Amino acid sequence: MSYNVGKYLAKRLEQIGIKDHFAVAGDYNLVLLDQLLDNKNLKQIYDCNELNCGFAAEGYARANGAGVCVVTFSVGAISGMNSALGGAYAENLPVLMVSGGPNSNDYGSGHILHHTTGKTDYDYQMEMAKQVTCAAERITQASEAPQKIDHVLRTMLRERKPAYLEISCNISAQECPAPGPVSTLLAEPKTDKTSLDAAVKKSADFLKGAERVVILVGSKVRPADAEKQAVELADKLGCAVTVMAAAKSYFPEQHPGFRGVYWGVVSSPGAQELVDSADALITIGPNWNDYATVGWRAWPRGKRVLQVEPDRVLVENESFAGFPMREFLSELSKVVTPKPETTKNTTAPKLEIPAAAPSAPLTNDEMTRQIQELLTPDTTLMVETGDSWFNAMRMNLPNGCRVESEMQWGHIGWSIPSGFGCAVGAPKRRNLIMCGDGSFQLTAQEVGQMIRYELPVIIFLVDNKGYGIEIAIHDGPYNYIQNWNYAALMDAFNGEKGHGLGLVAKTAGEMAEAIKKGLANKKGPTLIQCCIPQDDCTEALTVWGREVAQTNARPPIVND
Ligand SMILES: C/C(NCc1cnc(C)nc1N)=C(/S)[C@H](O)COP(=O)(O)OP(=O)(O)O
Repeated sequence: MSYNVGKYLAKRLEQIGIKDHFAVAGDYNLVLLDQLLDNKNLKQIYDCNELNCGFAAEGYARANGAGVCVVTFSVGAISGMNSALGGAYAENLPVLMVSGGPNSNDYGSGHILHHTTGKTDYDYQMEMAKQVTCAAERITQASEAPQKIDHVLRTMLRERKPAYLEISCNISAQECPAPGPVSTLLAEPKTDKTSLDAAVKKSADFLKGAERVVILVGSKVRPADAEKQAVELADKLGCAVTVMAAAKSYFPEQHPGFRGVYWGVVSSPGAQELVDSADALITIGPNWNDYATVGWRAWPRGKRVLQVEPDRVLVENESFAGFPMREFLSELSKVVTPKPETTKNTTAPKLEIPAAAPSAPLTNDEMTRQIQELLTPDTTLMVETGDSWFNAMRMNLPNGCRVESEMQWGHIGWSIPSGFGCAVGAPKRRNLIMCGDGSFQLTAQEVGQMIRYELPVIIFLVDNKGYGIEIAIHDGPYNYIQNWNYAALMDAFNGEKGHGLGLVAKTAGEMAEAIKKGLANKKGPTLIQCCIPQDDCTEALTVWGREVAQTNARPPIVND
């Protein structure tokens, strides 16, 4: 078969397991979209805008390993950079953004092009993309396409970071060489056995002398593809295991050693004491940012910490590199001896919220309790930035249930388009979204795409009439919003024949009724507008908000 640039890209995407890609049309990418459509193993899914398109690709990457979005030059790509590149970079997700670009003859021509800033130099987009990707290439010659496409895909998959491709609008249908074996994109770097053995020995000796061993799992265990090996180590040590908030569900919560979320003053009951009293704390893929450390107050460091990163190990002031995390954890599991001290007399946290009477006004607790009842091993729960974070942290998850959050980038509105992408990537799972009313207003229109593609996502729209987190951190008129009739939106989004369902829940009984209807609605999304009082938030949010506000208010250090 003969290949052109667009068909080469399509073949490579198919080979790395992409079945669906997301797009917003624009005259710089139409011919490219045609080439991608020609590949019958790739489905082209459309979004309402490029911000959502990028988030959909990011969500698809969460469900499927990698994601792709195709946008038009400048007006599309710059909007999509926020989600497909910045957000994916922060969250360690392999997302490829492909932007149609100016005709190859225009470079250096002095021509002013539409959709650009009006300057005759069009490099600004590539310069921006380079700041938030692990690889970025422009294709203006068909002959260079195979090398550049392979380079961005190989780097994206290896680094678990986003990549960027810009393809001139007159090049996508130009003939180019055929792709060779996909193994060239998937080959892993060779392990340095000497360094691996030294790291394992040093770590095993460090643990041998310890009494109170605790494991703390962080979000980078996912991009390191080492979740299974973390369980292996926990099984062998028999010690307590806690997770950081952004790693909720990255360790099975029904595991006998699981002891909840470590998040400083807002940890699960008992988790902070376990972590703080450990004489050997094994941190696996931590991300110690300001929110995770509650304003730098909860950041375990020092000689009692064995820090395991995706690409290195730090133990007793010695640093080892040259091997993947999963090999290190697996080899360490083979040589350590059981350390069960920290699981004695401690138990996993349990969400104890008594069921409200059906006629009782809906509360945050009752809403959380009813959502928790819905969780199954094949559930994915998208948790939007907001009090939804804290509600999810207190839920007990069945093994296999996945919580998806965006705690590093924290772009409100992420959960709707990312939840759409996740549902496209894993349609057989039960896809649920918990999203506040403030966040929802940024990306609401993507619910229309869930209707278009008949995805039975259930959206819990937390209608508390404002920006709950911001109110807890620092209140002011800027934290209040125009209160939409969210359930009624579904009628608008349905057009003539959509199956979207919009329901309002003001009492516990109405919420239970709405969930039943949502579960029965297999041909489209169900939005349940959960009406709760404005000041009804978790205690954790209030405490955490106060600490974060204090941290933000630190006075400038005055240098005399
Ligand atoms: C405004 C903002 N953050 C600032 C912000 C502003 N703009 C973007 C894109 N991302 C952000 N995180 C945040 S967390 C709101 O409390 C979200 O409100 P809502 O969705 O209603 O949830 P809660 O009521 O549970 O907080």
